[in-house]
Amino acid sequence: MIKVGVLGANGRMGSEACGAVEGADDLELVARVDVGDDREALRAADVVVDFTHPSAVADNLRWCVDAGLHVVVGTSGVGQDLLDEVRGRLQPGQGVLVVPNFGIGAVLMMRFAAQAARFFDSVEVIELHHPRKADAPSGTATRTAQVIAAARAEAGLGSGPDATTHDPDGARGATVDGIPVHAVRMAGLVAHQEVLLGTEGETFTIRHDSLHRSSFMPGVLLACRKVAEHPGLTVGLDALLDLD
Ligand SMILES: NC(=O)C1=CN([C@@H]2O[C@H](COP(=O)(O)OP(=O)(O)OC[C@H]3O[C@@H](n4cnc5c(N)ncnc54)[C@H](OP(=O)(O)O)[C@@H]3O)[C@@H](O)[C@H]2O)C=CC1
Ligand SMILES: O=C(O)C1=N[C@H](C(=O)O)C[C@H](O)C1
Repeated sequence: MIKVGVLGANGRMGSEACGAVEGADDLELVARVDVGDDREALRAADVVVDFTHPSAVADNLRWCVDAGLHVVVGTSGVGQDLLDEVRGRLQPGQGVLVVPNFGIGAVLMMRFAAQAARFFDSVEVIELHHPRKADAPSGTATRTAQVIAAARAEAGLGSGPDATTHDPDGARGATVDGIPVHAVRMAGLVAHQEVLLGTEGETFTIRHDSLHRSSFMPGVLLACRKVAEHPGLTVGLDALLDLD
């Protein structure tokens, strides 16, 4: 049995993850920790899953790494500086998985977007989420833009054509690594994203929809099962799905 602790256990994702772990024959839920609870309970775990808040994840991650625990980070907002710091703090054999999106379709969307990026002049990302989401752009949109930008740079492509010179209210959205990213917050939504690509005479749209948080659970369970087999720092589920 792999012993699992969940940080953010009372939240939307944390509670769903606790239920999924409890329903798995090979995993045991040994700690549910939320705001105000003592993290010491997590020391009983082999693997800690974090679904807290972008403002809390760095402190949690440092604590878990220093406690020698394997960590699966689902919380968004883990930037490159924190990734570099964590890599340097890891003990031999310790694994940390930082997963922007546990949905299999979302993982494939990011890969397909990276594959397609060099064939089109323009590419923009639109992420759409429930209105209780704290951060924008989403971790998934950020990661998508990063892999698209890397693929375009490798192909020698610059930014897409855009004649905009006057945009006082930021209607063209944010940019991540030079890729335009737009965030929608709307009642009724869960988690959705479109990658729009365009070139002369054609457009190509890749869309993923998480219609329920259960969509993330196979990926969460896979990460709990496999994190110990992936020592070091790993970003994304790709390596666990044999996509790399
Ligand atoms: N990787 C993926 O596939 C997915 C990632 N996410 C990400 O997961 C994160 C959580 O999302 P969601 O579940 O919707 O958010 P919620 O607000 O529903 O849940 C977060 C929970 O964590 C608690 N919390 C906040 N800070 C701490 C802390 N320091 N220690 C312990 N618990 C804490 C919150 O308590 P309180 O409410 O009192 O602040 C709350 O109970 C977000 O960053 C989101 O983007 C979401 C879906 C999928
Ligand atoms: O807050 C959410 O809901 C989600 N957060 C993650 C993100 O920021 O990308 C993953 C998914 O989009 C749902």
